Amino acid sequence: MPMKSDLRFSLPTPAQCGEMDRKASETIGISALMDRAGWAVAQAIRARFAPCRVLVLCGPGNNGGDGYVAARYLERAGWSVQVAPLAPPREGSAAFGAAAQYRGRITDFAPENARRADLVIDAVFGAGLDRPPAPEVVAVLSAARTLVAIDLPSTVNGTTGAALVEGPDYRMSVTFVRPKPGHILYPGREICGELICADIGMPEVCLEAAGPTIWLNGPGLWHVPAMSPEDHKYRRGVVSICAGQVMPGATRLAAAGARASGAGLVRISAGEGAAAYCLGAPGLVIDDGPLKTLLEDERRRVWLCGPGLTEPEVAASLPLLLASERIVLADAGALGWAGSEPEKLRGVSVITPHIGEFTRLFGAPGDDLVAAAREAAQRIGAVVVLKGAVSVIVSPDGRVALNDHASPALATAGSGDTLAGVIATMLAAGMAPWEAACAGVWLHGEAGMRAGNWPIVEALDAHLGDARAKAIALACEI
Ligand SMILES: NC(=O)C1=CN([C@@H]2O[C@H](COP(=O)(O)OP(=O)(O)OC[C@H]3O[C@@H](n4cnc5c(N)ncnc54)[C@H](OP(=O)(O)O)[C@@H]3O)[C@@H](O)[C@H]2O)[C@@H](O)CC1
Ligand SMILES: [K+]
Repeated sequence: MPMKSDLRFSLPTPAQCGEMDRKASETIGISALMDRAGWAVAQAIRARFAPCRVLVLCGPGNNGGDGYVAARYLERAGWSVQVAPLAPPREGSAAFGAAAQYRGRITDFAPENARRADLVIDAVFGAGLDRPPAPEVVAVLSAARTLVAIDLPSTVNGTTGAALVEGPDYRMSVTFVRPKPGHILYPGREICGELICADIGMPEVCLEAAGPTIWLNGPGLWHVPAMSPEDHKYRRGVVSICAGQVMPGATRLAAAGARASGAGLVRISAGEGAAAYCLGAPGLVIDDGPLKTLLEDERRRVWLCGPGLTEPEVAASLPLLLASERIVLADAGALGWAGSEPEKLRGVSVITPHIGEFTRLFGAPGDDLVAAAREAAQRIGAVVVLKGAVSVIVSPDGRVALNDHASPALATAGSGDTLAGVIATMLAAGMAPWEAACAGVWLHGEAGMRAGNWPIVEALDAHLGDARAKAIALACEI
């Protein structure tokens, strides 16, 4: 498990936020937190908008309570404010107290009022949203010209990022303590607009008590080995790649990604197809012997199987690798070979499917990518890297990292082969599978960001070494 010091990477789910709130009510008290939350919302708005007519839509729970506080602070700053309650807060609740302290104007929860306002603050539902909001609520939100959400848009599932109904996009969302998974995962990420996360002084013990299991991927959550004067190629790690005879490009891209991210040695097991790999890249070692013989070398622990392989080629290699208990990363052709029987992949350490490959293996993931990837990881006992605009990296023990450190530049053919090579290098460097996968995805994303506009996939390689150096430096700073 990530350690307590890693809480800064945590992405608590709304259910875990409920736990955090319960713990907070025993210590600092919800009213104090609510006051800071509403104040943070008012400050974020004042920093980004000129004074204007504001309508605050307040629901019956604590999200509504934050809304009353924000209304009070904006009014105190001289803004023209009205509050439209959907329903009154429960008597005796913190939100009830916040509503009582707001002495300004109240109006109807109606589309025409939203239309008249310059800025509408959505404090209807936040972490407590557990079912689609009623059409009347959506109609009022949709009438707004400019929308700011407190915590979460009232249409977005904070756990999955799914839109519970079709609704409007927001200019900004102000959340507290830590972002929630729904702020990071699509489509929630897009609906939220600019995301501000305010520190409201939540005691760390409360966040710890929430027991988060989802993390935002980044250096410090894992540590990539640095260069050392005692390094030699075997210590840095050997990556072995199964090569096919028909599609050498994918294998070569994976090999290049592995080398560029710091593998000590990359060997391609090409069998009878060795001639196709011998040209160029003189630093690569090409083996033409039978796989069985190559597996006698115990230093060759980490194997990449799948990029550029046909199904018969996977059938001739993957079972042998598994039988010899190697650390195997399965991608591309290896996933196709398993078809809709993912159990055939039992024994591999990491798989790296995109959504299409994932669907063929495990069925369509539906709205909850994290739950689907978790189930898949448990089913085959391997780390699952579900690749996408936000990649989901799941360990069979339930740990999840969401990676938004990426660039659309990576959406090009061959990018997945490079990624597989990078993750294999992290495995060969001795990292545990989930950490290696998280690191590989981050480094790949960083290289994509550095590679400029519309890079060809080969251009990523030039940036992987600097990406690794940056990851090492950032992890040291933390
Ligand atoms: N964690 C933190 O650090 C802090 C969190 N804070 C804030 O607390 C917020 C969470 O508050 P919360 O737990 O009271 O939930 P909230 O979102 O107000 O909704 C609950 C109410 O809505 C109702 N309801 C739900 N869905 C519905 C629907 N579709 N249609 C109709 N009704 C629906 C539900 O009704 P019920 O299900 O009980 O019938 C209940 O009455 C959080 O988002 C943040 O803003 C800060 O104040 C302090 C620090
Ligand atoms: K909200």
